[in-house]
Amino acid sequence: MKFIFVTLFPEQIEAAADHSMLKRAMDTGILQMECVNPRDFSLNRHHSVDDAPFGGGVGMVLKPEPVVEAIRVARAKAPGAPVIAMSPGGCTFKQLLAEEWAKNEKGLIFLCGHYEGFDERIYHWVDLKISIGDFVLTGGELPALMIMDAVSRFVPGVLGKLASAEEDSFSSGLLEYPQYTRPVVFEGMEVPEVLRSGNHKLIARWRRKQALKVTYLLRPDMLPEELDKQDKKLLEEIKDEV
Ligand SMILES: c1cc(-c2cnc[nH]2)ccn1
Repeated sequence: MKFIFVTLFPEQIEAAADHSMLKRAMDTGILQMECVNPRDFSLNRHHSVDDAPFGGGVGMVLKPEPVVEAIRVARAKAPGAPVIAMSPGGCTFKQLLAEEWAKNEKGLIFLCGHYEGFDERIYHWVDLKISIGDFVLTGGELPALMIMDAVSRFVPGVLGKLASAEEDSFSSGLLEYPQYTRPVVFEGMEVPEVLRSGNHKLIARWRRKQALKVTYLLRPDMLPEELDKQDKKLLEEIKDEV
């Protein structure tokens, strides 16, 4: 899967992708990543890409010419890939989008802004605005990298054989059940007996109940509208226990 970043700070993007599973996936060719820098398409000898806002106000605005030219170059590198602008005013990114976008064989183009944002006319070349939350950052690179990370986990071969993004909490629609590993006792805290019982049916029931419990307590909005018979029973038990 190909990711193209339109960014004024390619070094930030390259450094972030130079670690762990993303690096291995890049080295094996499962993932490809490329940066296009609008500064390379600036129209003046100062290589400026921003200018003062019409109508006055603080800060600078990204000029349309160098950004749109960079988008055109990015589109040529990934024909048919959607152009996704990172913006606090965009649609909120969710796990379902990560799973969906991982199927996109044409790749993804991330538009990363800075300063006070983009000249509005740039959005004529943008397919979607995406936010990772209700806050403003110094730029769009970190959100784009987070989205690349979340999407990459669904690309076959990235996670390796022992893990599956489909098993993730948000993919199951609930928050994650608690995880434990050795030692059995740590600082007086013992791993739940059921997890050492070898009874896979009981373990699965315990994990589902824990996922329902943590979701019920922390993110009740994520609970399914319709619960099956087992989940209804588990939720009743949880309500009696809390
Ligand atoms: C996506 C982008 C941004 C952002 C882009 N530039 C400043 N903040 C914030 C949240 N989600």
